[in-house]
Amino acid sequence: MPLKILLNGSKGRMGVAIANCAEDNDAMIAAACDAGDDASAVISGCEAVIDFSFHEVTPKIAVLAAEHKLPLVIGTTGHTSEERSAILSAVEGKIPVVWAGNYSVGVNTLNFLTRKAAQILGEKYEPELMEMHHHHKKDAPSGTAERLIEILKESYDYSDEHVTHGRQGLTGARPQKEIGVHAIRGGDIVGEHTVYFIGDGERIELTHKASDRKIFAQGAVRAAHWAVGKSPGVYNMEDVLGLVD
Ligand SMILES: NC(=O)C1=CN([C@@H]2O[C@H](COP(=O)(O)OP(=O)(O)OC[C@H]3O[C@@H](n4cnc5c(N)ncnc54)[C@H](OP(=O)(O)O)[C@@H]3O)[C@@H](O)[C@H]2O)C=CC1
Ligand SMILES: O=C(O)C1=N[C@H](C(=O)O)C[C@H](O)C1
Repeated sequence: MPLKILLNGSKGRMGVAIANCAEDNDAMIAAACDAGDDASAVISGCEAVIDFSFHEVTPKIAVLAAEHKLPLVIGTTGHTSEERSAILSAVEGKIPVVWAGNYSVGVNTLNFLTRKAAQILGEKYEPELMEMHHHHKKDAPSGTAERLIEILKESYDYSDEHVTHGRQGLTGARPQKEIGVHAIRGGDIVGEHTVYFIGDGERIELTHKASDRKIFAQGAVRAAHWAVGKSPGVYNMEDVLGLVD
């Protein structure tokens, strides 16, 4: 039997991509919600919840999924730290949640390779990050970039103070302990991320280019299947793919 999904944000770019790939991925959209709809009125009978909507909405969906003891897949990005805390307190100890800024196999491989490259290269290869997205995107840096920043911070033992978003004016020389982050917006770019490790005499560039939203949609449905029956906890797509070091 196909997995019965409640899809929040069903009319958006990602909502449509998920609906298009559901059948081929042993799932069906049993309930669809958008702005103005009451998700609590249609959740009964669903087996998992997938949220690709807007950052303000996810905390309410998390409360609803927890009340109904349903696994939750969060694809929405751009949450404030207050929203992140609200989501965590709604779900912790209650349901399995997969929460990832990017559900593609390729980007999660990029995460893995970034961690490896940072370990091998060390601080002398200065990390910079660039992300590019379509002009509709409402948040920056992207959720994918946020995860890459997290991986770089862990790898170098850096904190938020070491992260610089864009540069302007008399910046002075680049401190060695720094992660530079740059966001480009325009046209219909689905999503591109490059991690640079810039050394003296050479540099490495790890790039992922998304050309079709189906890669995120397929990953999100895969995550929903994976989450069914898992213990309560917050997981990411690297857990789903088994990308452990
Ligand atoms: N993790 C991943 O792999 C990926 C994550 N994303 C993220 O997913 C999110 C959605 O992206 P995208 O589909 O491009 O955005 P869209 O703006 O195309 O779609 C968002 C949808 O959510 C709806 N929405 C807004 N408010 C509510 C509400 N209160 N309840 C239910 N639905 C609501 C919108 O409706 P309306 O238009 O009426 O406001 C719209 O249909 C973004 O945060 C994006 O960054 C995107 C791609 C991949
Ligand atoms: O908004 C988008 O489109 C995307 N958002 C995700 C992000 O913020 O990283 C993933 C993907 O890059 C597309």
